[in-house]
Amino acid sequence: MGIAMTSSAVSCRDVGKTWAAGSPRAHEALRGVDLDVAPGEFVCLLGPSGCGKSTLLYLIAGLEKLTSGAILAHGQTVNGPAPERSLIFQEAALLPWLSVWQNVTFGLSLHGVSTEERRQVAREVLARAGLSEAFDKRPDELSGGMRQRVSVARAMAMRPRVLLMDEPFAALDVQTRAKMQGFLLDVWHATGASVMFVTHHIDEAVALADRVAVFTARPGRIKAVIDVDLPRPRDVEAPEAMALRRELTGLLRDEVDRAFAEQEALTSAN
Ligand SMILES: Nc1ncnc2c1ncn2[C@@H]1O[C@H](COP(=O)(O)OP(=O)(O)OP(=O)(O)O)[C@@H](O)[C@H]1O
Repeated sequence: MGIAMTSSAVSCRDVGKTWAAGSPRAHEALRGVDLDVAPGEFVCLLGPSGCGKSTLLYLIAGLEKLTSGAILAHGQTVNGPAPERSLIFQEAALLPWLSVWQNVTFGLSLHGVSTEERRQVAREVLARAGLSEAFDKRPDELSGGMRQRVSVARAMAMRPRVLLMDEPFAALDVQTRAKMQGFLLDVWHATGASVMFVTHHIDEAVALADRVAVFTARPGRIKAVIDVDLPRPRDVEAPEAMALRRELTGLLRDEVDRAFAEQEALTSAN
């Protein structure tokens, strides 16, 4: 006893989640998930559709309650949302009547931060996002990629220690997605935040992650956690990266087949 241990940024211990637990509509999404994310680590979550990846992010964000187990963030039990844990969705979900800088600092305004200070924070994070020109624009004047950069900038304005990203680039075209990945890696290097990033794209996981957690079909459990021991910046076409892509594809294939079979069975039963 008495030996100080460095806390994980996020620690999931035997986490289970059943939606509508105790009702006839009970639906088990996650079972016995154990996963630790170190401070400053980038972890991608990969798994078949419906295996509970988004559910896990909501639980870590504190937006939903667990059914069993525990989640700790920097050693503290998660029991609600906190600015240090920011969730970024696939759709940028900006407020259309506010300007870009007001969107970026909306969370700070809820915490009573002065207008002048908010404008200063917005200037900094928008510069990092390459969006200084958009400071006074409205969201509908921006492209999809720019809007998504604004939503990452909005998350950064809260100075989170953990960024929870739910397929944030899925709606973007291939070129914009590659640019956004570069932007995210810059932000990650500059801030030292931990990132948990849900993706369906094996290439994206290989391009970004320190480790990839592969989930089973629902109820989601961790099937394997794979180290991505490749130098950065990464070449996803390099032989080592190709080998890793093959390994991840193999791990995922069985689970995707299982998820489809279950979906088929449900459809034919109804
Ligand atoms: N609010 C909710 N109420 C009830 N069931 C839900 C709710 N949200 C998700 N589910 C169910 O929980 C399971 C896991 O969903 P979740 O969205 O976490 O999966 P996912 O792995 O993120 O899927 P995808 O890759 O398709 O986005 C699914 O069967 C889904 O239908």
